[in-house]
Amino acid sequence: MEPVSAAVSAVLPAGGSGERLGGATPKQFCGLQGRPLVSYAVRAMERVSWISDIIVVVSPENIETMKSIIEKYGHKRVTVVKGGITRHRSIFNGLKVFAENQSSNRLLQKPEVVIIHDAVRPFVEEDILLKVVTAAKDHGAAGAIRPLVSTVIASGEDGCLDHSLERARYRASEMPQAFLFDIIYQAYQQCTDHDLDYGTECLHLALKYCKTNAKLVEGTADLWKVTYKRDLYAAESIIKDNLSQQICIITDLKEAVAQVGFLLHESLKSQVKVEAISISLSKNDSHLQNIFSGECYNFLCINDKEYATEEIQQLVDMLEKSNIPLLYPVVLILVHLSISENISFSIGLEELTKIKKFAREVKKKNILVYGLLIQCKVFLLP
Ligand SMILES: Nc1ccn([C@@H]2O[C@H](COP(=O)(O)OP(=O)(O)OP(=O)(O)O)[C@@H](O)[C@H]2O)c(=O)n1
Ligand SMILES: O=C(CO)[C@H](O)[C@H](O)COP(=O)(O)O
Repeated sequence: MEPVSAAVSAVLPAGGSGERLGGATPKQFCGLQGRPLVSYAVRAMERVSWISDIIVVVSPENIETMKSIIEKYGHKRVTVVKGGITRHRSIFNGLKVFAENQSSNRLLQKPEVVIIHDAVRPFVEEDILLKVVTAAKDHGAAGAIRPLVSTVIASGEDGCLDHSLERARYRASEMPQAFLFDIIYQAYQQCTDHDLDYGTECLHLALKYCKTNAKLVEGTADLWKVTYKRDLYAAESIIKDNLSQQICIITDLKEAVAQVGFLLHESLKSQVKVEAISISLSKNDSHLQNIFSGECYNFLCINDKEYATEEIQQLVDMLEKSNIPLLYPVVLILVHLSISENISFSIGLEELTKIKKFAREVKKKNILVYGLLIQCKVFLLP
């Protein structure tokens, strides 16, 4: 992926009440696998190293809730801003923190390009963000689009069909969108109250007020917006599916063991998202902490140590300290390699019994421990 050559920040409108979804909690604060929806969208932005500031715009009564979410999930580079009564007004408030001194927020460094992304679209990937940002740099504005699912029709005053649009010629406008900051900010400054109260499309504002024809970028199917209750269920199953498709292979620093981890990584990487790390579990490794907070729930821990329970205990301790919600079972597979010449397994029966007992204990915490003993000969690669 080509690096981004502009200063980029993001505004995430999250100030709505979620009327169409219903319920007392606005949808952006509904929990999916124990984590609020907005936190997934923030995390998606935060993972992208070239995005500087992330502005989350929330209604005044939810400012404290948002701040506690930031604290709980350790979000970085996030500023919380007070929203308005419509989405456009909220976005405008978000943009103002880069351009106007405000009493409640300090002025942030104005970016060249600003991304606007609904906080209720949790599955945005770096690839599409890069595409819209690059296109915005070239064209002034850009937005993700998707093919229409249904045909758009217009009804007349009598409630009968007036006309219908040729579906293949139209697209659904989704998010993320990106703009040269000056273009979208100037557009918002010129908006009428009618635009701010009834408008739904930022790309349209750039066209109407700055004569900027946005570049339209084909997006992926998972950019859709959580709008109705069924969307929450769909988002939750996508999250579960993603979790089951991720695995972290942990080996100790011994060359022979690390090499098994490397080979396993090579053979699994075409099927699942896999990360292999070689670390000493007795040290509080920051890389491993990041993997935990990225919510990886499957671990394969390979070692050849005689006291394997200690290793797995250390891993469980680190996992618990990381405070990730353990609502979804964490799977820890302990692979003990017996690579000595000795035919009998180097791990003793006593140790095995300990592992079984330990597995029974942690099962109550939703952590499933499995053990695998492998007697093998490892040939080091040259
Ligand atoms: N005054 C508002 C209204 C909406 N939004 C945000 O804009 C995004 C997209 O809007 P939408 O899906 O319409 O959210 P709601 O307005 O909450 O939903 P509804 O229209 O069903 O009430 C959401 O992240 C929402 O929180 C906002 O920041 N400020
Ligand atoms: O569709 C859009 C494209 O600009 C916006 O992303 C936005 O989600 C519309 O929100 P709403 O449904 O509240 O009007």
